[in-house]
Amino acid sequence: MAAAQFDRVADFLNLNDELRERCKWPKRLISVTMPVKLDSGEVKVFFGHRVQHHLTRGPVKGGLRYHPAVDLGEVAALAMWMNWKCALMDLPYGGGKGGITCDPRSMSIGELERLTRRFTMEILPFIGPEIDVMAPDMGTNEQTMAWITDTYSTHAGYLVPSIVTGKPLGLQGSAGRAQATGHGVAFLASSALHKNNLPVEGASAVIQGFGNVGSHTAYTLASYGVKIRGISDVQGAIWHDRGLDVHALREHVAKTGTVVGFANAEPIDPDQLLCQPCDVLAPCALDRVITGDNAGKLQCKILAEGANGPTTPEADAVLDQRGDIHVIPDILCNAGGVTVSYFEWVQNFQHFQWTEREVLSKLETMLQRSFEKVTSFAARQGVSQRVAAQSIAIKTVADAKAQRGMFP
Ligand SMILES: NC(=O)C1=CN([C@@H]2O[C@H](COP(=O)(O)OP(=O)(O)OC[C@H]3O[C@@H](n4cnc5c(N)ncnc54)[C@H](OP(=O)(O)O)[C@@H]3O)[C@@H](O)[C@H]2O)C=CC1
Ligand SMILES: O=C(O)CCC(=O)C(=O)O
Repeated sequence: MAAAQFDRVADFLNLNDELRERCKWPKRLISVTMPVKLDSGEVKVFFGHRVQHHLTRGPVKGGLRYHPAVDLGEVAALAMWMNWKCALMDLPYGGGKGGITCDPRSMSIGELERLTRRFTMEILPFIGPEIDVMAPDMGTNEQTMAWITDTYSTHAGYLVPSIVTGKPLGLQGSAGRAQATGHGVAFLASSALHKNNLPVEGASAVIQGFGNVGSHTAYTLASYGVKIRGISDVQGAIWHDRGLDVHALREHVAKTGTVVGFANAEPIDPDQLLCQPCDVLAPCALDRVITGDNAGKLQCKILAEGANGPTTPEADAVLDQRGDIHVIPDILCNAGGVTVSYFEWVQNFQHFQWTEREVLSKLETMLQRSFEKVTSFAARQGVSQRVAAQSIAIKTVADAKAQRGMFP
């Protein structure tokens, strides 16, 4: 998907062959195997990857994912999207992504800690605050980042907080990072509602996923007066026509580990959930969930892509043809996370802590600026929001590569 999207935009931008090749291929692909002792005493070998798409505009930045379906191809695609996301937001970074093929839900905390520390040791020569800075993604969290910080710092001999972002506050994490991605998804959904002359208060939303991104999208939208009608997780989906009480749902999930069984809601088929009438549909879990099969059935006005790669190229063709849904493409919609990661990295170098208010207000200014850039490019050039966002990003990277020149 990422390569097909790149080719389409490279054609649109008329990129010459040399820049095409330089922009398309990742700079480094690092794959490691890690023997880890399980609680049972058995030693299991895990596979992990870190793909550094490029370092042209600064250090590699991007999350680390733990999921059973992780493979090198997926990580490489996510790294390419990360590099466009950083360029679109004008962050001084290249792009990268990491992943370990594992099922974090079935592993103990001790097993996850040993796996994370071993992965950090294996890739130690390739990371650093000015080289490659990881952050949480699907299946990882601030605890994972704390273990990476500790492993790296133990090796350095002093605390190096700028080695990762998305750390706990006590280890110089940033206020606002935990909610940043979902906050940004909700903020941009409200910008898109405004842009399309639709009211925010009283609007309705459906969200796929209730992890970091989905839950904070729900809380922030609810704080704007949006009714969250439907939410799903890996175990199922729930619905309430007049809107779910998302704060009561948070407590239910804390107790049971799933949205399923929430008292004030009806169960609904998770696939059907995506096609229910709503103003905002926010896929905030998996990739490739809006497909050629269901894109024609969507009944939303705004598609806010909280997840990376939720919409397939076949679905894009259907949505372009329909023209009645404002798509906020992933590299813009979920860029709140990496933007506050950038703020965290800057604070770590300054040895200074900003307040949550400062962080979220700077975040909203930067997101709104990129939103306006993308919507006006799309209107001016008569292209989709996705092509507009990717064109701005790929041109930024291509220009930087051209400016740096060619090493003889
Ligand atoms: N964390 C971040 O800052 C950023 C994340 N993203 C992207 O957002 C997406 C979600 O990441 P994040 O929230 O961090 O991940 P989490 O691991 O915190 O949450 C993932 C959520 O997806 C749910 N899920 C998994 N499979 C399904 C399914 N088949 N149907 C419905 N829900 C499902 C999980 O359910 P359950 O709880 O039951 O396991 C969980 O609620 C990913 O694409 C990620 O790359 C993008 C930018 C930044
Ligand atoms: O915060 C970061 O550095 C990266 C977040 C991420 O992985 C993403 O935006 O997909």
